[in-house]
Formats: sequence, C-alpha cells, structure tokens
Amino acid sequence: MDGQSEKTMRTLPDTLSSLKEFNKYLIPSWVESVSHIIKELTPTKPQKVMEDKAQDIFECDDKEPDTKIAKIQDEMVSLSAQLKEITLQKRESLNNYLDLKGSIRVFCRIRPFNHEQSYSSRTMFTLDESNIFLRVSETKRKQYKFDKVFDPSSTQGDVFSEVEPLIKSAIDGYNVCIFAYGQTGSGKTYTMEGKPTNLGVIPRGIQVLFDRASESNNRFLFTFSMLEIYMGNLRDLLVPGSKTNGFKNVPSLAIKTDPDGGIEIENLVAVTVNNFQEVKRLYGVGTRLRSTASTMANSTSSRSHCLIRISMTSFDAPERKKARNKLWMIDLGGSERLVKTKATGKRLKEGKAINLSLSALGDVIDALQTKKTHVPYRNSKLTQVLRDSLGCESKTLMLVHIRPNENDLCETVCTLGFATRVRSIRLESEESPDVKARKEQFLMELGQKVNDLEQECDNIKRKVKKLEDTMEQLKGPQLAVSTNFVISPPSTEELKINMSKNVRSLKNHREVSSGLPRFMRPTAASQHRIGLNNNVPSINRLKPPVPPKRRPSSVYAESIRLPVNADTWQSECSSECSISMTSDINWTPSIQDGTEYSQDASEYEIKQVIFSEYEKPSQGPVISFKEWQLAESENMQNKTEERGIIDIDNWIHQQILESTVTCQSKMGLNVPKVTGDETSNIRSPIKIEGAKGCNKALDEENDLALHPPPLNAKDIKQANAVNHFSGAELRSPPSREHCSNNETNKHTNESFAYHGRSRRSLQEKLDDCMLRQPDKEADLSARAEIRSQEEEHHIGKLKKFFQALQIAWVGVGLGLGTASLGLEDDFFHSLML
Ligand SMILES: Nc1ncnc2c1ncn2[C@@H]1O[C@H](COP(=O)(O)OP(=O)(O)OP(=O)(O)O)[C@@H](O)[C@H]1O
Repeated sequence: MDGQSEKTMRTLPDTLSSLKEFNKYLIPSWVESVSHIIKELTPTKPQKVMEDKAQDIFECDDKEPDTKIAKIQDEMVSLSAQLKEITLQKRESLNNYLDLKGSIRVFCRIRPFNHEQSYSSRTMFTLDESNIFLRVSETKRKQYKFDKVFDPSSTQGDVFSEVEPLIKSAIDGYNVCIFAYGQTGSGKTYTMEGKPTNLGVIPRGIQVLFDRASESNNRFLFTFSMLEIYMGNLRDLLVPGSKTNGFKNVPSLAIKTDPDGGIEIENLVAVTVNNFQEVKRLYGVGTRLRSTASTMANSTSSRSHCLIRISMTSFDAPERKKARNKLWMIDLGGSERLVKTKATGKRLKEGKAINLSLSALGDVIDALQTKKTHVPYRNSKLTQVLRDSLGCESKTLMLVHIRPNENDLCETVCTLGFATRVRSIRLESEESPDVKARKEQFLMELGQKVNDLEQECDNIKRKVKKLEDTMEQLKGPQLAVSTNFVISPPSTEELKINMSKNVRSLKNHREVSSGLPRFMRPTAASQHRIGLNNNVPSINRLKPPVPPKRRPSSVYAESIRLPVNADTWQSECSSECSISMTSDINWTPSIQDGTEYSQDASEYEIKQVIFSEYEKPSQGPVISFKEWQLAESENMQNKTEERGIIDIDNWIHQQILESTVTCQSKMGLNVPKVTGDETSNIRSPIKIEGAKGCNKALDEENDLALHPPPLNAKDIKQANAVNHFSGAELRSPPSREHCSNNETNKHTNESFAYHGRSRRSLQEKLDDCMLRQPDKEADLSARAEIRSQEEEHHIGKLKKFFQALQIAWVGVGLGLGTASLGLEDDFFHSLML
C-alpha cells in the first residue's frame, strides 16, 4: 500500500464520522456497502472500530423515529425490488428446467405389495430411478423408461416433491395438467387424494398454491370447480341433487370455445376459494357425488374421470397485468380389460367409455409429442375439455400406476405401453450420448440455480420481516398495514365492497345527471357510450341476449345436508357435515361475492362482470392489490364521470360556438353593405370581416370591435375569397377548392383558436357579444343624432351670428347717418361697401 492509500485508510473512520451529518439521507443498504468496503480493505486500524463507525452512521444520533421509518421504508422498497428481480430469475430458471425436462413428463408409481402376493409377483420388476425392467417371460425382460420411478416403498411426500415444480409453474401462469393413469385398483385415487394421515397430490398441491400465492408479489384469485366425465357426459360435482335422482334429468355440460380460443364449460360452478379449508369442504361435496361402484378389482372403483380445476387469475399490480390460467388435477377412470373384469350391462358400458377416452387421450398426447399437424382433440369429451391445457405452453404430468401382481401382467404391459407412447421415447432415443450428458449437466446446474435463488428469496423475505417488525415497534401497528408485504388473495368481502362501490358511484352519477336540465342530460346513446349503463355485462352488450339455460329449480335454493367422507383430507368435520348455500360457503348465484355460479349466465359472462373493470390497463405504480383494486375502481369511476362531464362540456362548447358565430353573423349583417361596381357580387364582405374581427378580438382577449370595410379593390377581393366560408364551415376544416393554402391555414388557426378556448372564456365572450349588440346599435344611432343636432346647432349659431352682424351693420349705419347728417354721400357709400 502506498503512502497516499495509507493516509486515506487512516482518515477513513473520520471521513465516515463526518458523514454522520448526512445520516438522514443515507439508507441502510448504503451503510452496509460501506461496511463491506471497509472489510475488504486491509485495515490500519482495528477493523471492528471502522465497521462500528459505519454502523454508527445509521444507528447513533438518529433519535427521530420519522427519519428511521423513512430509512426503513427506503430499504423495504429496495428489498422488494430485489425480491422481484430474483423471483423473475427464479421463474425463468424453473421454466427452463421444466422445458429441458420436457413439457410432457411421465412418472411411474408401483403400488405396494399385498401380504398375500406371491414371490413370483414380488420379483416381477426390477427398478432403478428412471427405469422399470419387467419380466415378461422366464428369460425375457423388457425395459420401460420414465422421468421418474417411485418404488412400492415411496411415500406421498416423495411423489409430491417431484410434482411440486409443476404446481409452482401453475403459479407462474402456465396451464398445468396432472393425470393419474392406471388400471383399476392400482392406486390412482390414493396418489391424487391420499388418506387423512397421508395427503395426496391434490390437497398438497392446493396448499402449495395458497402458500406460494401468499408469498408472491402478485395477487391471486382462485376458483374451484369439480366435474366428472361419466360415459361421455360432463357432470358438475358441485351441484347437489343431481346424484339423488340418478343424474337422470341433468343434462351434460356443454363445452364452448371463448373468443380467445380458451375452453369454457357452460354452467360449470366455479366457487371462489380463499384458503385450503374452503377447497377441502368443496372437495368433500364433490367426492360424495362422484360415480363409484364396486367392481371385481376395486370395491370403490371410480367409474368416471374426475377432474378438479383450479382457475387462477393473477394480478401483477406494478406491471398492470392480469393473467389467467388453469391447474387441472385429474383422477382418470381405471383402465381395464373388459374380458378380465367380466363386466356386463352398465359396468361394461362404463368400462368401454373409460377405455375409449383414455385411448383418445393417448392419441392427443402422442400427436403433441411427435408434433403432428393434426391433434385429435375432438375424439373424446376429456380431450375437448383439456384442449387449451394440453400442448403449446402448457405442462403435463402423467402419473402412471401399476399393480405388482403377476395376474395383472397384461394390464401392466398395456399401462406401460401407454406410458411409453405418451413419453415419446422415440424422440429421446434419437439423442446422442454426448447431447444427453450435456443436457444432464445443464439440468443439474439449473436445478442448483433454482435452489440458490429460492434461498436468496427466503433471505430477503426474512430481512423484510425484520424491518416490518422494527417499523411496527417504531410506529405502531397501523403502519405495518400500509407496508404490508404479506400478501393475501382478495377476499370476497373486498370484491363485494368494490362492486358495491362501483355500483354506488354509477348511481351517484345518475342522480347528479338527473338533477341537470333535460337538455343537458346525456341521451340513452351517450349514456351507453360514457358507460353509465356499464352495469350490463359487456358481453351482453356485444351479443344479443340468449335465453339462459336453466337447471331444474331444485338445483339451487336448497340447503344440502350431506354426510362428508370422514377420510377426506383429515376432515375436521364429523361424519356429517351441513353445507348450506347461504351459510358456510356462499353459493348464492351472485356476482358480488365472487362466486361464479352459472345459472343465468355463462361462466364467461359472469367472469366478465367480475373482472371487466379491472382489465383496463392504467398507469402508475400501485403496490398492493387492495390499493390497486381501489385505484382501478376509482379510476373507472373517474373515467366514467370525466367522460360524462366531457360529453356535456363538448355539448355546451358546441352550443357556445354556434351561438357566437350566429351572434357575429348577426352583427355583420347589421352593418351597412358596401356599394359600388366592384362590390356588387359580394354578398357581405363586412360580415366576414366582422367575423374575422370578432375572431381576432377573441384571440386577443379584446372587446368585440367592428373593423372598417375593405377600402380598396384588393381588400375587397381578399374579403371575397374569405367570404366563401360560411359560419358552419368555420367549425369544420374548409375544403381545398374553397380556399388557398394560406387562407386555409389562417382559417384553421382561427377555427382552432375557437376550439382551444376554454368554455368559460367563450361563455364570457358570448355574453359580451350578446350584451353589446343592442348597445352598439343604440350608440350608433344616438351618435348620428347628436352629430346632426350638433351640426344644426352650429348652423343655427352661424345663422344667428350673421343675422346679428347684419342687424349690427344696419344699426351702425342708421346711427351714423342720424348722428352726422352733414356728411358727404360718398362717405356713406364707402362705408356700405
Ligand atoms: N401406495 C399405496 N400405499 C398404500 N395403499 C395404497 C397405495 N396405492 C393404493 N393403495 C390402496 O389400494 C386400494 C385401491 O387404491 P385406489 O382406490 O387408489 O385405486 P384406483 O386406481 O383409484 O382404483 P379405481 O380406478 O378403481 O378407482 C385402496 O385401498 C388404497 O388405499
């Protein structure tokens, strides 16, 4: 270290101390950086002393809590920016990781052995992490490759740890489908639903969804739906009463494609859920209504495909973005060889329907994997429903289940064949070992990166939490609310408040406008334009009203009292649980509580009612969803009001303009016309000049003043050219045929001068103009009268003067004659001259 550096180092603590004065302008991250720099430098003083100095800057002398709070807030803002950045990186890395692994992945789970299972059954398989070697004969083993193989001892936790990235991916905005596939009794329902003590993928996934949503910077709105596809029909499992009459009168739900190409299931109930408990209750209801029956293979065999849909709407407040996606968790019906099950009648039909749709699903996934131009979605209801969630940007996971039983060898071979097909081993086998090795390496690196970033996120969250606590201590609990980093999804209450607020604001607007004179009230058309009738869903305004498809009235206005499966997710309910449509979960078909209950309108329509107001992007950073929602609704309210006012304003402005021009025209006409040969074809040059003069006067904020008529031929010609613009034309740009460029510009400027003028100023001018017009006329005539009177007066005076003079002369002559009778005649003659 040279002398200069040493000197700098020696004085560093003092320099830092001198910075104390700027204490209130410094943020903790700066102090941290300085401490870090000191650590990095070789200390000439004990390092601890210098670090303490740096920390002192932040801590000592800072007695004002406001200053501290401001610093904490700054720090929190910077941390939240960091968190956002890292979250984005993490999301990107996770998606790269999943993409590299494949957008369609296949896992295999082998059900545990029963105690009665033979040794032969137990030695049917040999496994490793991603391969199953199946003994198909005494001497032959067949290899099946998977993304992951779970041996019979694997736990629900093991399975879920591999599924979890996909759930996270759903939170990141991807459509995700998780299927459980396998023969009857192979453990599909066990994997998906689990047992009360051993929860499966669905409950764990939902828990993770809520957890991740609460940690996210975005706000989420979740809706839950549950349906089954039974013998090719779609049935809503959240509509009670349908099973009691054997689904006889319940029509199959229709599948519709919305304008964006998304799939909508008409009349499907979608309940807004805010927490795990709500989902659990609904799942319990749905499970009770699911079609199950006792078969030879399984006493509670699922006779249908059970689909759980979580629709997610995420609101990115700072980015002003809203995104929707779906997470499907599907417990497929058991594939079965009908010959073996010896099913007859209804069971046979059910089995056939299940097998057909499973085969169609296999075809679709195979077509997607092999990137075929035609994907046969239309071949089954299952693939039609999942059309927008399979392929493209979606992620699919197939959890294949097998039963390790020698008797089930044929089924196992079929199942593994299906898995091979959907996994597209063919594509993978084309990769060279070198490529495979590099891919593995890259995957490892990406996995590590995701973990590191996750760690970093956790650290930042901890810091934020600490700062929040400090803040709470400093300022009390109310501040913690304003800087709340703990995010919760919007409650139905919040939605209610917002909806009612919007409705109220529109109502107020109507009340205000009804107080206006009739001619100032917006017409029905303008009400529609400015959004006063926005309470009508936009979709209804676009489409002609369609008579709603109604379910039997027994479907609603009904209180359900259902025995809830005690096994369902550690149900804290007793064996019986009452779910009233108006109690626990508000099932009322109302838009205000966010429940999407599609009795009178399609699911899409109701969503439009709920979300259409939030869809409009607007500017400005708003941190929390609550604030954003309020800002949005206020924004909307303001917009509506503003638009209303602008409309009325425009109307008034227009009226004033027209009145002003009419007034000026009148003024022009009142001025005497110019006569003469050259002006014979001019209708009223003075009128134009008057109008121009009036415009000019308006522009210059002067009084209206009449300008003298054009004095020479040039002026008159010019006036003639300008005269082509009538009052009406002054309000719209003149056509080229009517005027030269210069005149057009001039005219346009004048016209703009009018339109740019404020309403008040125009109103004043109009009033002025209106008031002055009669005064001027009176003034002119009065002046003429006075002038003539004055002239008469002068003439009279002169006359009198001459008369007086004459009289004087006569008087003088008479006097002089009388006084000097002796004077000569010549003398008198000279005087007379
Ligand atoms: N991994 C496992 N660990 C413990 N028990 C299991 C496991 N897998 C399945 N079982 C048990 O096997 C039985 C049948 O499983 P399950 O009902 O999940 O089969 P399934 O494939 O859903 O059948 P189906 O298609 O007929 O509905 C259940 O009693 C379940 O508890």
